[in-house]
Amino acid sequence: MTAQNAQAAGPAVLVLEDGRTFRGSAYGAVGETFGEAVFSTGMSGYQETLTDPSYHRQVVVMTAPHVGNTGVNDEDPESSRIWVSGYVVRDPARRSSNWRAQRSLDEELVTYGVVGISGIDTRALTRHLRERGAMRVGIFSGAAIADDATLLAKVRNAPEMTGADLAGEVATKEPYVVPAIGPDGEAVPIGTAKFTVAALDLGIKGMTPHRMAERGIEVHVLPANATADDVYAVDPDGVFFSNGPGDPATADHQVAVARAVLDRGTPFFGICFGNQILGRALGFGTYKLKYGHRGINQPVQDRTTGKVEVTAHNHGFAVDAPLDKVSDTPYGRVEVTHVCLNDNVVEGLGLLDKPAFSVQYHPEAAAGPHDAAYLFDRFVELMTATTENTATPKNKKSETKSA
Ligand SMILES: NC(=O)CC[C@H](N)C(=O)O
Repeated sequence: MTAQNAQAAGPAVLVLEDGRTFRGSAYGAVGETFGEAVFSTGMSGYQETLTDPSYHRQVVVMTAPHVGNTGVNDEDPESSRIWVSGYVVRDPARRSSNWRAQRSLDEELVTYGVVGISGIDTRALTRHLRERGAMRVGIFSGAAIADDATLLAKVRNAPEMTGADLAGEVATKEPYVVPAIGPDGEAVPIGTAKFTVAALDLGIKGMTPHRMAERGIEVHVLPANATADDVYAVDPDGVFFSNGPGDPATADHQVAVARAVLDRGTPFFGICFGNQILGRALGFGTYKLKYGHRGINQPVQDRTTGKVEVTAHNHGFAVDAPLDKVSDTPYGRVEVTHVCLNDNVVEGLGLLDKPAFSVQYHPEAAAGPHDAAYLFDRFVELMTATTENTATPKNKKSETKSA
């Protein structure tokens, strides 16, 4: 993929694996790219979408017609780079207009070599994906444009999302620590925070450790291939599994780690991919949704309180658990705590006999909405209760250690 600027935009072609073709203008980098075509209904927050590692190997179609108005800054990214493999926008802003803007979105896509297309009927494309389901897609511009049959053959040769094991491709290779944040916004010295959490990075977004840090948690972020021994080496009060790209059916290693955590009764919290892994650890299956949930305006009901939240989603798979009854599992009773009100998809799991829960959506919500931030408080409550109920709470353990 070449990274020339597409300002003097030539033509571009988007080809779906079922043969439907859209012709528009090159946007971002010029060249060719492949991925799973998915649509996001977020009206804002495109920078956070582009840099969410869960979008690795996906070509994101924005249903909002006008994108790029606020440009790009160095404060909003959720990771160190853009992860989407392609970007589809109806009507990109010709210039950015915002006091925080440092660069234009078009330039940023060029910098990261992300091939895009603009000027196509994104509503027709979204309706097609809703009817037929998410599918493979290619975007071609510049020298990559060829006859339709050649392009279609290339798209049909690209890897599928079902069966894709991708967390290891996006996660940190080395562990790192995010210190807790004190009441005045200062970093709390490492080793002195009230709680320590081991967070398995499967494609973690920057806002997630931040949401924990601001609640007084020191977060030890570990690579996707971390073992249960690595997790317990940080002496955690709680274990967290992040969001991430790919098919949860491939995450056997992380399912085994989650089971080890459940066996020991350490408080567990999972988000998105983490929810799917908890589901699998409990014995439920996962399945591919027809076109998934992506956007920052999805209604979810917390069945434990009856409250409805407007939430941020980005998932193409879901947990297959019964909505209408408490399930008996090898780890005790489990209930579906959250459900999507659009389609009754499982959006959260809670164990009744162990300190573990998870949600399928994004309570760290960057970009917002922030309705679901209470789930980080629930994790803190779970760690507080577990620490108080244990004969050797963490502070006593360290006294023993230093004695
Ligand atoms: N954001 C996520 O963690 C997504 C999880 C999984 N890759 C899915 O598409 O369902």
